Amino acid sequence: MKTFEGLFAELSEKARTRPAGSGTVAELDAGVHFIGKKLVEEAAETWMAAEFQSDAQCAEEASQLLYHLQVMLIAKGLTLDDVYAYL
Ligand SMILES: N=c1c2ncn([C@@H]3O[C@H](COP(=O)(O)OP(=O)(O)OP(=O)(O)O)[C@@H](O)[C@H]3O)c2ncn1[C@@H]1O[C@H](COP(=O)(O)O)[C@@H](O)[C@H]1O
Repeated sequence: MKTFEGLFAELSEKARTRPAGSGTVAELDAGVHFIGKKLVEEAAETWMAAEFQSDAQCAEEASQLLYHLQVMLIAKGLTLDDVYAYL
């Protein structure tokens, strides 16, 4: 099963090697404003799923929220340690 740290390493590698067909590369190229909108969209979908949908749907939306958060961090050149420093 994929982990938070494992996904971040995978996405960082995609950003570095820029493989064709990568949605992550496309999202990084679209920029911070675009990524921010995806982040807010998935946050709202996670909230709505928590209130009105199943636990599984909530977990799925949460996974997408974490994905877009990681893409945002990579777009900004931040590492997980930069974030963990504030936990
Ligand atoms: N975990 C994810 C992931 N979660 C969400 N997403 C993206 O976020 C979108 C959210 O899906 P939704 O259908 O909810 O959103 P939507 O707004 O209806 O869809 P769109 O119209 O925006 O495409 C998906 O279409 C994906 O583009 C993800 N894209 C990639 N990953 C993982 O990231 C890794 C690298 O992916 P690539 O860069 O594409 O190779 C792989 O391990 C993938 O599994």
